[in-house]
Amino acid sequence: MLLKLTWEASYLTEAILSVSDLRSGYGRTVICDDISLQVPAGQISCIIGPNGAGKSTLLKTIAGVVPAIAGSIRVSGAEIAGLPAAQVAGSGMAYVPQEANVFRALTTHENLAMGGWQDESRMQAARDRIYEMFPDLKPLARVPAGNLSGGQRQMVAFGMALMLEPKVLLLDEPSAGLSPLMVGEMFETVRRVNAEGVAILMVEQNALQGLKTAHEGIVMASGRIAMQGTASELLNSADVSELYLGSRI
Ligand SMILES: Nc1ncnc2c1ncn2[C@@H]1O[C@H](COP(=O)(O)OP(=O)(O)OP(=O)(O)O)[C@@H](O)[C@H]1O
Repeated sequence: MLLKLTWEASYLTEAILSVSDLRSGYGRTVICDDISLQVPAGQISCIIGPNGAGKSTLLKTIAGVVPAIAGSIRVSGAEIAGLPAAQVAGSGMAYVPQEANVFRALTTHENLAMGGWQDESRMQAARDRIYEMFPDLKPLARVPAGNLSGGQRQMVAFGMALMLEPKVLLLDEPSAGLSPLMVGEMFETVRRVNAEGVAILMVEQNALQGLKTAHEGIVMASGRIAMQGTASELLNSADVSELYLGSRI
């Protein structure tokens, strides 16, 4: 009985994404180094840190867009470091970049179709599921993405990434460029996607809202992890509060 409980507990906290000793950069310039982090299944982790800390570079490296120089990236235990981005997409991980994350000339409906490469009937079933998850998208099905608001476009980008039913989603600054009202809705969308069982690793400039939405937090500075812990530990940290949350405790 004890064995079973222990097994169940370790299953519940299993890391869906596990990064160890990762180094990456551009050409000969190393930007991220010595990065080790884990995203447990079904949880939200939020990376915060100052401009230029290497947050987006780290996410791009995990997504396979920037090549890893050294280290390991595992999704559900399978090594993906060194695989091209297209193969990484088949590993159960999806990536929503900060910019150019939808085809502006295509409608919502067509964009969602671009997110999945299954056969027609599976693609339609996946698209119906996205409309169920984001009912606000349904009336926008025939509208070109270029004519949508920033928040609506972000929802289409999430939908595209979810078409292949990933276990983990990488989000680069999902609140960037949104109005304060839309920012709240976007974080609500992140929670909703997570409630469907999708683990999330997101980079956020909006450190307060990002950490409030997340279970775990990671602080990056100068290409390295400066601090990591539960989101509430970071929210209650005097250093984090002073440097990133815009207030002193
Ligand atoms: N394509 C690139 N080629 C060369 N250097 C780059 C490239 N993209 C980013 N960098 C450099 O890498 C460093 C980290 O940038 P990165 O965008 O990863 O930081 P960030 O923490 O996401 O910053 P921000 O919060 O401002 O978006 C910066 O010095 C940046 O100039």
